[in-house]
Amino acid sequence: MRVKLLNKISLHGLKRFDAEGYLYGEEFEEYDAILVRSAKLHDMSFSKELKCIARAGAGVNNIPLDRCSEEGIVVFNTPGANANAVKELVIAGLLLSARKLVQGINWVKSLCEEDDVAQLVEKGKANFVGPEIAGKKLGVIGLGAIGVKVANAAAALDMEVYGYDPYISVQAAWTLKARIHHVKNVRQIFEECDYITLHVPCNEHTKGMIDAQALSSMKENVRLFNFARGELVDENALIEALQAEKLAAYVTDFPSKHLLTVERVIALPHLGASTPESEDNCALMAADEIIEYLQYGNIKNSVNMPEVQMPQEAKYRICIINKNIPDMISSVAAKLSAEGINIENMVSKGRGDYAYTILETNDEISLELLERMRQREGIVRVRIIVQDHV
Ligand SMILES: NC(=O)c1ccc[n+]([C@@H]2O[C@H](COP(=O)([O-])OP(=O)(O)OC[C@H]3O[C@@H](n4cnc5c(N)ncnc54)[C@H](O)[C@@H]3O)[C@@H](O)[C@H]2O)c1
Ligand SMILES: O=C(O)[C@H](O)COP(=O)(O)O
Repeated sequence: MRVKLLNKISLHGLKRFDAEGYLYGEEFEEYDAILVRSAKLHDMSFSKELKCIARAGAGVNNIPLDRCSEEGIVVFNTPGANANAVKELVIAGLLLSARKLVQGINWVKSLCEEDDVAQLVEKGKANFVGPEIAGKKLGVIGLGAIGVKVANAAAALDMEVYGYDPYISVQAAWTLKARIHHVKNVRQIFEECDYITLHVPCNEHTKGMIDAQALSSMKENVRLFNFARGELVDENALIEALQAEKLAAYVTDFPSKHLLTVERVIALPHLGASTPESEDNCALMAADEIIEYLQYGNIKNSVNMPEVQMPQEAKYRICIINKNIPDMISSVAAKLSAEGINIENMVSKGRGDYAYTILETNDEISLELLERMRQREGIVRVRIIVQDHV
């Protein structure tokens, strides 16, 4: 199996690919899997053999999900694997922007030609007074892996935290500290919070969610944090709000040319997940997802296909991606039984427009039969996995 790497991936994860079964590298023309971080895949034409893409990270807006589903390519991400790294950077961002640390540091550096630095510092420090974050209201939009950690950490720093997430998972809700206020309408965050931080995925529903209207409904002197994706914020409206001094700061991990010259912008070079710990976590999880799918057909942490896992207990495993419509499984089963093939185990699940089925048998399956299955309308992909040791 060949795994094409599209970004620098931690060696910890790459070591999971045993040399007998796998090759990995950047150069392959033909490959079975892609391992990627933020490289954009929308314009890339894929190898015919491509079976899965693992995003070593959270955001999958760099991957053409619809095209992947249509072509039967399973896309994975690594939920929560970099959440702590982002949380720590957001906390740093809160302090950076509140206490005017960037301006203060730059000013002190500008004194390098002066002899009486200690005296100048005491005289000049009044220009860099900034508020404490304790007691201030923080609004967290999106309470997933990162949002929950940010909310809990800010509460531990004595901020009054408001969280908004209409789709919050049970797991996230359990993890959230009891003192976090649950907000039902995001407007409450816009209208009441002094600090607002975004932790939602970038998709057709969230793009531009911070627009002119949202910005105008915010309090004066709000500090806005965007460690999720640049496109969540309407840049023109943002720049207007900054120039009108409506916002005290915009701290972002996603700089753009236009933002760099705007005052009160603190821009970082997409450092959220750039810690050795999170790079290792993401690479390990992504490599394991690829191996589990290529070797056993099991799907864990996919963003476009259902979760389907079953221990292999028969020699042949047929893995089928099909449209989530009637008569798919029955027609496959009929084709197998017509050839006298007995199904030992089976699991099937649907998710949206697609479904995934694993069938196991100990009876030999001809290539011709597999080809006939592939021809059936609604069947997107059929793969057979043979385990001699079962
Ligand atoms: N700066 C970085 O390096 C970095 C690192 C990791 C993730 N990210 C970005 O942060 C995003 C969130 O990451 P995560 O790991 O917390 O993902 P996650 O999937 O665990 O959490 C996302 C949360 O957003 C919620 N949500 C979706 N639409 C919403 C809406 N309209 N309003 C409110 N909540 C909504 C979901 O219910 C979910 O709970 C990623 O999609 C990615 O774009 C950036
Ligand atoms: O969505 C993510 O996980 C982050 O944006 C991290 O991106 P990176 O892996 O390119 O640092």
